[in-house]
Amino acid sequence: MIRLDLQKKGYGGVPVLGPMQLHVGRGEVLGLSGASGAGKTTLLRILAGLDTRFEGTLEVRGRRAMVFQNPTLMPWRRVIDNVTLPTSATEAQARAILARVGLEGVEDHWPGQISVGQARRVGLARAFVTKPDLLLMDEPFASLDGARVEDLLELTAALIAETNAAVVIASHSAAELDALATRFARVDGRPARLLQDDRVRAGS
Ligand SMILES: Nc1ncnc2c1ncn2[C@@H]1O[C@H](COP(=O)(O)OP(=O)(O)OP(=O)(O)O)[C@@H](O)[C@H]1O
Repeated sequence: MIRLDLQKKGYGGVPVLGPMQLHVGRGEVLGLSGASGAGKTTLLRILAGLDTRFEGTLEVRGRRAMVFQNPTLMPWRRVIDNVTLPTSATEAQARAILARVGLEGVEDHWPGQISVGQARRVGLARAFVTKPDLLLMDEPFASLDGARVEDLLELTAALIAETNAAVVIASHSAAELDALATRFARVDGRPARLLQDDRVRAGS
């Protein structure tokens, strides 16, 4: 569960996010849309606890994990260590989640030896290995081609269903948000507000 009551967030005195409230409970997936530069990453970093320089209050129950726009793997560590080291997961847990995301056999590769799509899968493995209660995902499928996005969407939906976490996912793609989110909001304006979006999940 996460609850944010944000009054103000800016950089160097320039306001970026205005007053906004947000609550996400277990099993809910909030899909965040918004123009480039609207403030989605800024909001996710606040929710993840990576940026505490804002006016307002943040209440979090449970363990948080974040999937970044760029998986930022440590190039001097093998794939398996990129999962265990930042998360303190055991090697067995890391091997199990890497197999789950389709990376059996590449555990001992170096990040420079794997594809962009595989690096994205490592990013997912690193986030899901700790079975987070709260998951923040920032454009997790950016710079992948259509078929790879389809595969990863399916995998991500399955992983989310298994954890029953509270999830916030930002994406420019309405199709990605439709595939994953149970409710929608838009980051809009300057300073940005959070507008509830009444779209219902495709097929519901
Ligand atoms: N560290 C920073 N210092 C100064 N300004 C910043 C910083 N990070 C972001 N900004 C500014 O804050 C605004 C919101 O940026 P943010 O990255 O949150 O937007 P976004 O919605 O995630 O964009 P995109 O969809 O392109 O990733 C932008 O105007 C950006 O230039």
